Amino acid sequence: MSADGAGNSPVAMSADGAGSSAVAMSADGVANSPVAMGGDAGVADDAVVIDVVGLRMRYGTADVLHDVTFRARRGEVLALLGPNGAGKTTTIEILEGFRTRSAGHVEVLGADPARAGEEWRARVGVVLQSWRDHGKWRVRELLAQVGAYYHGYTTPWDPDDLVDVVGLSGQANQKIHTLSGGQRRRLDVAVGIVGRPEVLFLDEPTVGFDPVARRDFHDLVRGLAAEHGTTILLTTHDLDEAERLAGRVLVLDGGRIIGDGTAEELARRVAGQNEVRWSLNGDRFSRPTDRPARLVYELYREHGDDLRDLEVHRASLEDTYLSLLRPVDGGVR
Ligand SMILES: Nc1ncnc2c1ncn2[C@@H]1O[C@H](COP(=O)(O)OP(=O)(O)OP(=O)(O)O)[C@@H](O)[C@H]1O
Repeated sequence: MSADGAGNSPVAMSADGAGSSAVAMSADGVANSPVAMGGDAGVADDAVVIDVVGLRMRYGTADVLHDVTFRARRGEVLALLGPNGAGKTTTIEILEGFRTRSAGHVEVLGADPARAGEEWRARVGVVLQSWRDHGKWRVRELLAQVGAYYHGYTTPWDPDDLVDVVGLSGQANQKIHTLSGGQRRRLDVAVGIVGRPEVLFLDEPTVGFDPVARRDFHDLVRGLAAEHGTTILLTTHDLDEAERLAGRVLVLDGGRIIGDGTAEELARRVAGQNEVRWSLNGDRFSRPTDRPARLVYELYREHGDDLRDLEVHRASLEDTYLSLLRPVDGGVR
């Protein structure tokens, strides 16, 4: 969407995400915020907030989404993974109501995003991949202005609390064009959550973040989900981030969902069993097992302190992801 959306409707936008920043983002402000999130009202604890069934998208003659089906409940954090061109942004834009689908059923907060009105939009937060406008505005000013559009719909964040939450209090009076890439990305996140959305869509939110900012952002996302019941759907190419943040992972490839579950469920299904590795009298051994604790116990009983370099290896999300995407029989999936 155009950045003008900031001025015209209670919808968030985003920045370029390049560069880095050394300013830490304080997540505490989210959990400690004196004002309740909009999400606390009205939506039952286990309610289905995102419901997608048989979603299809065609650009011209190219089908880019085929029968995409998934659900997200209140307070869930879902990571949408997949290679370049898999259809992640297309999916998220359809859920945001910015793109019209070709077919299928899509409901977000009980409404069809393609037809939903301003009241619905005020309950949905969006952080897109790039936004470069409003450079002459100051950070606090922009947040106050965008927040003002939510009055009458939700209770927006106080701009001073919000700059604190996203670690921009030192830049609150700085013009936006003078921010570093990472700081602009924090501002994107601030704009995305200023209306205390019940659902938050984040398209590659931490590109350009330094490690401290990334960790603080993860705390912020966890706080939003756990303390305020915000449902969060994020796309990322950072598998470590997905593993840390997401209760559930969806893997999209060529417009099809090829994996849906917790990182652990997918690892068990795709990458197989855990593996125990050890060395004994200078020789290395490894054995796959479903019950690593039992195997370790038996090895120790048998070999005692001769057992060396003992490791239990569980497939990482990266192992799982790469197995899922591996071409079948050397051909195309
Ligand atoms: N407006 C458009 N018109 C035509 N084709 C498009 C359009 N937008 C996206 N596509 C195509 O749809 C497919 C899915 O694109 P999409 O941007 O959803 O992928 P993605 O998974 O978000 O990729 P990335 O990880 O690179 O951001 C790609 O093949 C892309 O070229």
